[in-house]
Amino acid sequence: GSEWFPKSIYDLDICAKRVIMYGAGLDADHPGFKDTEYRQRRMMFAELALNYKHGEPIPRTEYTSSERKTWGIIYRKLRELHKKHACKQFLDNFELLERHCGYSENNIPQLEDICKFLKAKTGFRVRPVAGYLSARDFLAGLAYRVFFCTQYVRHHADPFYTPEPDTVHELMGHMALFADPDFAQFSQEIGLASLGASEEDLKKLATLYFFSIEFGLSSDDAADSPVKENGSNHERFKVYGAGLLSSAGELQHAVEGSATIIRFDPDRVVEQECLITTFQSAYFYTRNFEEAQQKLRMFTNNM
Ligand SMILES: Cc1ccccc1-c1ccccc1CNc1cnc(-c2ccc(C[C@H](N)C(=O)O)cc2)cn1
Ligand SMILES: [Fe+3]
Repeated sequence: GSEWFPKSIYDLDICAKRVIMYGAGLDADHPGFKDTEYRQRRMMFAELALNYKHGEPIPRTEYTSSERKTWGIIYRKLRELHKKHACKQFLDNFELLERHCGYSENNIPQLEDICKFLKAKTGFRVRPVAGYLSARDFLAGLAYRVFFCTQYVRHHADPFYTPEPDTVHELMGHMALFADPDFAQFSQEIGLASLGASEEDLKKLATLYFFSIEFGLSSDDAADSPVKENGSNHERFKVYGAGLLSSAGELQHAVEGSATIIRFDPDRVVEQECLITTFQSAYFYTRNFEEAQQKLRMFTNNM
């Protein structure tokens, strides 16, 4: 249709202001709902994000001892699981983040430092966002190799799964792979295909994004161990999806349980419903990023 889309990277300032769910999870059943201190903290982060303009350094934030405690608990648990289940590109780049961007269990890294690191590696940038954007605005960022990142920390009530993205999800789940050239290319091509797309095509692209960048698995780099009959999935697949890599609960469900795992074929993926506040009912695996890239191009050429 005649949908507007950003014509330059500066236009992303417009997208970033169109937040559709401030406290996506801050409705009545959210643990942070009654915690006024937490709600004030969220408002402070929202303010920072809404005032940010492209080209400025990202304001550094001093996290509270409670936020750092939550981070440390999650960091220790996730790093254990990453070593067993994360794909090789993730592990290699995560080590670089620990070395160059201050990643450790005692420190919540700053978006500005990560932004400099990613720009040098793949030209990707991050910028703060106050909460959910529409799929259209969010994917438009990827077209310019820009990733919108939340800066607030999840409520300490449930560290191992939160229904809304938070900075633990962005930092522990997403950042490392944006340093990988093949993953960066795949991500940008989803974004480029979304510019000016019809609502119908946009929904398909958002679902492809969801079951790859958020919840994707890969098989090529899983040790070629013997495939056990209806054994758990963990020998056959590695994880690259950020929504799994940031949630100890869902990561174990996907690869240590008996979750349903289907081949990443775009025509099948776009039929799958995206579950926003619970574990997914199925996950998709690609052999590697090149294969996902090829299948995506075939799909978008015929959209
Ligand atoms: C439904 C929706 C609303 C607003 C913008 C886009 C969408 C939309 C449209 C089509 C497909 C998928 C979506 C939603 N996309 C997403 C993307 N990511 C998440 C999401 C990712 C990570 C986490 C945190 C994780 N569970 C953890 O505990 O670390 C929590 C939520 C949830 N939804
Ligand atoms: Fe995410």
